[in-house]
Amino acid sequence: MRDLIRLLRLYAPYRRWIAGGIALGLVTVLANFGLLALSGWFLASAGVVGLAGIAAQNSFNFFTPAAGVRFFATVRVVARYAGRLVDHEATFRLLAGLRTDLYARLEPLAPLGLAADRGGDLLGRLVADVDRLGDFFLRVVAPFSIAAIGSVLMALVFAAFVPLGGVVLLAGLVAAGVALPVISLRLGRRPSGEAVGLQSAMRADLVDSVQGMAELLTYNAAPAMQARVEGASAALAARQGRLATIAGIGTGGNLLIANVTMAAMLVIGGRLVVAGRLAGPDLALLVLGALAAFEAVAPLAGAFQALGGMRDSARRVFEIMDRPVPVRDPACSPARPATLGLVLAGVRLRYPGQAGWALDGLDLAIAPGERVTVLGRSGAGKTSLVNVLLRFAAYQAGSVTLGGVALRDIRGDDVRSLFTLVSQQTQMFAGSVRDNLLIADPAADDAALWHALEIAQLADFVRAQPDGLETLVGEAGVRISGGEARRLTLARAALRDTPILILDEPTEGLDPLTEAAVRAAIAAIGIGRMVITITHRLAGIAEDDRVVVLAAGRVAEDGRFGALKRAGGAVTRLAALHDRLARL
Ligand SMILES: Nc1ncnc2c1ncn2[C@@H]1O[C@H](COP(=O)(O)OP(=O)(O)OP(=O)(O)O)[C@@H](O)[C@H]1O
Repeated sequence: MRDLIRLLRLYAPYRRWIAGGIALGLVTVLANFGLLALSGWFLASAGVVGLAGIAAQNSFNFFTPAAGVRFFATVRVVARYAGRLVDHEATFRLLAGLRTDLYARLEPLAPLGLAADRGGDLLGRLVADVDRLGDFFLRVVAPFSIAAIGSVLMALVFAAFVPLGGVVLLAGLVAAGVALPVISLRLGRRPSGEAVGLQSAMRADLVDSVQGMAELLTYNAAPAMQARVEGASAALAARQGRLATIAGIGTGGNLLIANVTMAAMLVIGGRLVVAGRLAGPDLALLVLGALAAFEAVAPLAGAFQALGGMRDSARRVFEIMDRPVPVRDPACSPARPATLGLVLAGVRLRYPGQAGWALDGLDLAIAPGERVTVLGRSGAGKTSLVNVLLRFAAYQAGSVTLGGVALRDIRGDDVRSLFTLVSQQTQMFAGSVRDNLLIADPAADDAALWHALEIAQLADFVRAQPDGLETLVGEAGVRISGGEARRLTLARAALRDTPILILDEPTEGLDPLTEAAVRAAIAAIGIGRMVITITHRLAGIAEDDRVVVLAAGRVAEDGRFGALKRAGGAVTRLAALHDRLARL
């Protein structure tokens, strides 16, 4: 319920549209009620007058009620049309606002705050759940408001004729509009909650299986995945079938209550007509008016049922919105320092929910323009160092300064504008070579793109393609080779003129020739920048290159490669292993 109240608050900026939509919906319902009640009265009166003889026929005013019927009929059509326009406008405005708001909350969570989420599930929250919440006004708020106000007004009209009639109508409307839907809601609560869960799991499985299709086919695991999706689909269909049965019973029950109320009105009004306390045509007004009144509560069964799914969707969307961001930004950044040396002193970083420190007292200073290779075994803290530098992770102790300014005092976006990161898993976007390059610099012209491709040693390859810069790389770069994709990410890096370049395993998994090309590209891109290269391997490290070895989250060795190789530590052991492997 708290989530739904919060959802209601999101509509505050659109309250005029909402009030307009509800008012028009109410006018539609009341016009329908007026149309049927007046038509009933008019037809019955005309019948009575017809039997009463020529004098009565001459004195009966046919024109006013006939004009009234036309009036109600016209108002009903116009109000329904205008109501739809206003309702949808309010819905689209909320949808646009909610989706951009959710995306804006998602962005600061990435990458660490979303590490445990499945891509398909996030997509479901961003698309299906937000869509469902967009219907909250159309399917819940408007029907409830219109039913509540309309029912009271119509019962008052009835009470003006026959007080008991007003009470019976209101009771019938409450039974059909509230009691019946509440019962069906209770019956539908479990299948509806299960359906939302199944739908989201199935979506996540489908996204996984499309993304990992090659892997599934290689391991012949596609049939198992297919069976899993089919199982979820069958379970979902079963829940939806149950919900449809409940909805059908609800609709039938609604019709039954409407007819019982009509019959009750006939009995109550009929007795008064017999007693001479009610005019005959008024009885037709009450009976047909009662039937029309139920139009106001007809959407409530659907509204109650939609409420269950909406509550689940609201919970899932707000869960993302409420997630604490891994790193809090200051309101604004100080001026960019003139020189950008990096100093880390006693940095300790522990990821949420983890017992151990990923960085445990890290001391490291890197001068502007310096080139450093960071070595370390798996889990030593190399990626954590990058996470701290790019302000993806908040460290708990120690200090990090960039050009003498505390990293914590600089907004994440401003910090990241000083860095270019080329990682092993750099994302290729489905699109052309040009699209993938323009991410780094949307204003770059063709000459700049070709220059970047030359630096990355990829220009010849792109030139040889029939479509040149428009060559499609496919989803995640599947239409080009791993080495080409790596050089394309380097070309992207070459376009981005930042003072610091971080390379995470830049040559991992490449053949020797491609590796040599990539190394040449890196050397060209790194000119004039601070370059931090993270690797497990010694290949390509020169004797006088600076090497930093991380172990258990702190610096274990720091010096020139040649000196460390002779020092008898981790680099010596790694170099010996490297030599042995090279000799094999
Ligand atoms: N997002 C995370 N959440 C929780 N713990 C994490 C997370 N990322 C890393 N860790 C933990 O922090 C420690 C350091 O990991 P880190 O990724 O920095 O190592 P690494 O040196 O980059 O390893 P590799 O060479 O395998 O990439 C490890 O114990 C790891 O399990």
